[in-house]
Amino acid sequence: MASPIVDAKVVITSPGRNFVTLKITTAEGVYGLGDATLNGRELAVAAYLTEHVCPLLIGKDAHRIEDMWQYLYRGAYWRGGPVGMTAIAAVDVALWDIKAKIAGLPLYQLLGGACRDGVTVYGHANGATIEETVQEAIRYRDLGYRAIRLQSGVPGLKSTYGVSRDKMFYEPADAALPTENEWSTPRYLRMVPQLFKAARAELGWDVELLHDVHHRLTPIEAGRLGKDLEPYRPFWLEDAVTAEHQAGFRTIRDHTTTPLAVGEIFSSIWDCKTLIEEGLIDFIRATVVHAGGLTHLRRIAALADLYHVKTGCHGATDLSPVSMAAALHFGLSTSNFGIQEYMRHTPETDAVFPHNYGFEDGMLHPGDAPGLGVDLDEGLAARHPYSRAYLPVNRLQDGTMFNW
Ligand SMILES: O=C(O)[C@@H](O)[C@@H](O)[C@H](O)[C@H](O)CO
Ligand SMILES: [Mg+2]
Repeated sequence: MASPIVDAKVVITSPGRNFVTLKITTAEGVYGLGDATLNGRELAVAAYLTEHVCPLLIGKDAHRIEDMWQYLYRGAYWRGGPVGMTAIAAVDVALWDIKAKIAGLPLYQLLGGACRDGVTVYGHANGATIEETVQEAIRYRDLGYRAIRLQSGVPGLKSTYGVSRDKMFYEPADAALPTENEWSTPRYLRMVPQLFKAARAELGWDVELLHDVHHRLTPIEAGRLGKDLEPYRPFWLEDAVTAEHQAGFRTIRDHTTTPLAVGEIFSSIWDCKTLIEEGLIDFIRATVVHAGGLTHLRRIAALADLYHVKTGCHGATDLSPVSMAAALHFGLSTSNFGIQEYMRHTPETDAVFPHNYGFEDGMLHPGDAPGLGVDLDEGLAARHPYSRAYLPVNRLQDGTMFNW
């Protein structure tokens, strides 16, 4: 039954944006893929894998997924963190891909089978103004999305998070050196309630509306915004504050019933244990690629389930189609699934990562091919050389360094 690993390699490709992919191959020639992309710090994970992980995989049994996870997590000594946990995630997902391929089953069948017919997703409507954003939201509704994230420009600011030139494909890592954004919390706090009021007036109540604060408020400011948005019933307010101070969410909870989502930058269950156990959040956004893979993400979902917290996994374009496929198998088979983010990849990216999932009636489904249902065209990948790109940085209008 053993399937010894005979090869493990890192493929770095940049079809419009950088992706790092781990490919593990067994003695019988079965291979699995794992996404290892950490936006803006891609080569750190590539080196961690190439220099410190891949040599350990050769000869190991690909079926021993849990043992491999523990070996790489405990064996590192310097456990946790975004680079190490992204590397472990890539190994984990690749091994699940292999196991499902050998079993001849779509991965979700190995994770307990389907809990639902499809994975409900949310799309991203953005615009330079409230009016433009609302028109984009109408377009997304007409495309069939049942949930739409609203991100608008802020009057008086030359730039902000989530507003892109390209309406369909948002990629924030947009330059060889960090783009400088500017920020004003007072201007922002005045804009968001107007955005939601306008969106509800045009879209009504049959579509879920979400918003990403992107780590920029204090707890009391988040309480203020949550309260101001209550009349418009947001599906969630995401990353309202930076989440190192988990107890800070108690203040937000004291002031608003607006649902809270957090966790796309979390690396492990330890980053969200207090938030979940104290009921300080409603959705956990930890992802397959950055939180230790499917093996660890299932533990986070199981803990969350005990405390009425649902999943709401991150799904931006810097998570490759390999991650999206894994997230869909996870979302299909997880009882306390909430919603899945879905930022479409460009046709250039989709060509490098051919996959089975497709959008229909507001949902995605991973398909029923054995394994993840995604592949890597290495020939095409080689035609897109890596090019360093940074996420933006953000400063207050007086020049003070702030959170992007
Ligand atoms: O919720 C989201 O999709 C955002 O927070 C992301 O676009 C995030 O900015 C990027 O993934 C960072 O690489
Ligand atoms: Mg976000």
